Amino acid sequence: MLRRILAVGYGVLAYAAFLAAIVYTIGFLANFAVPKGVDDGVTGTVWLAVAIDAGLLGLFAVQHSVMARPWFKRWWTRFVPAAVERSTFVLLSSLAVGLLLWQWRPLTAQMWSVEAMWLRTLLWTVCGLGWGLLVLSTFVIGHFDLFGLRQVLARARDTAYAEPGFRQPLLYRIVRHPIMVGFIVAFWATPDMTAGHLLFAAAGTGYILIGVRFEEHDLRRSLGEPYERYARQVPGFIPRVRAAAERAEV
Ligand SMILES: C[S@@+](CC[C@H](N)C(=O)[O-])C[C@H]1O[C@@H](n2cnc3c(N)ncnc32)[C@H](O)[C@@H]1O
Repeated sequence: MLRRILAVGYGVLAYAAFLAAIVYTIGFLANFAVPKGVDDGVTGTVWLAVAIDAGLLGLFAVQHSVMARPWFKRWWTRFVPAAVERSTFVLLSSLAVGLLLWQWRPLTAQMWSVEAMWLRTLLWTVCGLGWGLLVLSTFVIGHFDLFGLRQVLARARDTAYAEPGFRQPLLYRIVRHPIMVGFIVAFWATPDMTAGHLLFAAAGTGYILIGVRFEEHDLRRSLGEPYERYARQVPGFIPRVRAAAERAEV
């Protein structure tokens, strides 16, 4: 009984860490309503800042990619109970993001700055839509599975946890990676782009483009032909306008 309560508490803690990390990241990139935005923090030489920021981004990328691989999951569930495996991944990913946000060094050279109010408003709106698409897509695909809560609740109820499995709900009939599209849009849509924000956006986009190749490699291995067919029919990131409209009607 105690183990079950601890598992649920741990799952909720990991989920809270994720919520804190994502909400802070939104404020961080917008330089809004957070104590330290992407353009704040200790200043020093440019190259030291680039090296530290690249190291922080790289640390997150390695942690997130390695821990998401099936072979790693098989190995470490020999030590970590399967019910809290996902929560542990979520917690460690959130801590890696937290470290990045905390230790991030600003690079304040201005890359672009939009003055026209209508364009500023448009860019902030697009940015908000990117974050919105990301959150919506997690619910479409299985928010509480993605962040480990259903796994710990199944453990608490002493029932077997069944993964939701591969699905093609609405957004996933338009592009294969709507969550990642949301991230990319939110990273780039800003009226004021500094060198530091640009580094974050470029590295984040590069990481996503590489990360989805690993994800799709695993999906191809586990699903085979159905995933091949899906990948032929549905584009990865950029919707085909007519095909998207037709599929949305299916
Ligand atoms: C963070 S989600 C990102 C999903 C997708 N790449 C996106 O950008 O929306 C990663 C997890 O989603 C799973 N996944 C990806 N496409 C899926 C689909 N169509 N149905 C169910 N799970 C999917 C992957 O196996 C992986 O465990």
